Amino acid sequence: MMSNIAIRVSDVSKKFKIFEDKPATLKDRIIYRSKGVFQEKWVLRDISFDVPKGKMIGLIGRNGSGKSTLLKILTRILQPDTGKVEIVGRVSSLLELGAGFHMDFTGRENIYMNASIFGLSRKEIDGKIDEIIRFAELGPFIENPVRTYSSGMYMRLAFSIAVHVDPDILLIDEILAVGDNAFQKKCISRIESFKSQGKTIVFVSHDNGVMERLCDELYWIHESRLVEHGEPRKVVRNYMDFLNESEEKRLTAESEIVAAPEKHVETLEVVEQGERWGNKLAEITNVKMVDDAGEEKHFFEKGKSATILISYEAAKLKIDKPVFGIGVYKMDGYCCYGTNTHIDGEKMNLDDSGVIEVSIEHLNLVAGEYYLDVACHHENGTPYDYITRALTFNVKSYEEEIGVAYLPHQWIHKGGQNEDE
Ligand SMILES: Nc1ncnc2c1ncn2[C@@H]1O[C@H](COP(=O)(O)OP(=O)(O)OP(=O)(O)O)[C@@H](O)[C@H]1O
Repeated sequence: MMSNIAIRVSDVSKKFKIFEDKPATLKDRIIYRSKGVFQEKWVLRDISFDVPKGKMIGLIGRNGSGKSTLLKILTRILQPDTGKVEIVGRVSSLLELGAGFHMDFTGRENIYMNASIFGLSRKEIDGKIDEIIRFAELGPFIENPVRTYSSGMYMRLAFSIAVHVDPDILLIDEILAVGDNAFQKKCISRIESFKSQGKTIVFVSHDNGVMERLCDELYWIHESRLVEHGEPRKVVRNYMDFLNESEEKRLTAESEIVAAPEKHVETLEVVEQGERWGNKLAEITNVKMVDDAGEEKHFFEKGKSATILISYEAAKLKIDKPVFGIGVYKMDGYCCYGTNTHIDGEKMNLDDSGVIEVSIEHLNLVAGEYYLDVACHHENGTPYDYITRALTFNVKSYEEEIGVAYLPHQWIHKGGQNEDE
């Protein structure tokens, strides 16, 4: 292996045996006893790559794509079925939460045990233990058995040990899923300082923003194979586009409008049917969202245009003062925006059937999943037809803003002004 390479993965494949359900009856047990009923599932196929010394690479991919299995192969917890892994340097890893801890030992005892596995002598650990405890922010709890720790405390101790054993190579799996924000920031800044010391890092995280910012190169694993690698921004974009496309297909399949209440019954009684209610004098027959090309979509880019199309049928002679409304909600039910034709000063005259268009020039919502309520009702509020969660849509954005709405803005720095002038 060339001297500038820290990790070489050559044609690695790994399969697991998936055992079918245990027999439920004695008869099943006798029949299945000697058969060992299982299927083989390939979790990694033909994976090859080199990690140069001093580089940080990231593994991205959907749940179950094989990232953790690859990290376990790098740490030698698992052996590949084919191919090989070569590593130059001392490896420290942070994989499953607390793997390697002894539950009945105190935090302090676990530090000695764990750090010695990484090859540190007792004297070396004596010299580092105060700093390990300080970094883990465990205070007096360090004298308690780790089985009493919260997952955050556990994680802090594991991370602190992993970064204090002076490894050449650090393998980290999804540390950002546990622990509070402050500790996550501390972990990230520690990883950054590791990087600047020329250490080699392999990192797995579902936080694409962090991956993009920290890693020199990203590897995207999909269904056990390496499908793309390269410059982080490019790989993250392609991965996100892929996820959005898959989600678009899922949402399209789910977007059948809820069954309409029975049509034009001669009554003004409001009938409630699950997520839909109204007196049926006007009926919403279809709801969809289209992009600026008129194509039906469930994914929209932040700030781009979107149009909501509400098709209706109405017993127009019986309809009085109709109002159409929309409400956009976050998936947790938080209302982001709602309006109707009455609020907007639009007077509606319905036909027997027609389509109402709500044209939104800039869909200024931050990235996330939203649902849409649509309604047709009398100006006094009596519902003709109200459908909650008529459809679900996503807003995608390559930026990492938080909150609900995008407020168009710019930053201006007016520095260098002398108060004496
Ligand atoms: N010991 C095992 N026995 C059988 N199947 C396993 C075993 N370990 C993992 N798997 C399966 O292998 C596949 C890959 O799992 P892996 O944990 O590597 O994925 P991942 O990309 O890390 O997912 P996540 O992002 O959810 O952590 C999954 O389908 C998982 O169920």
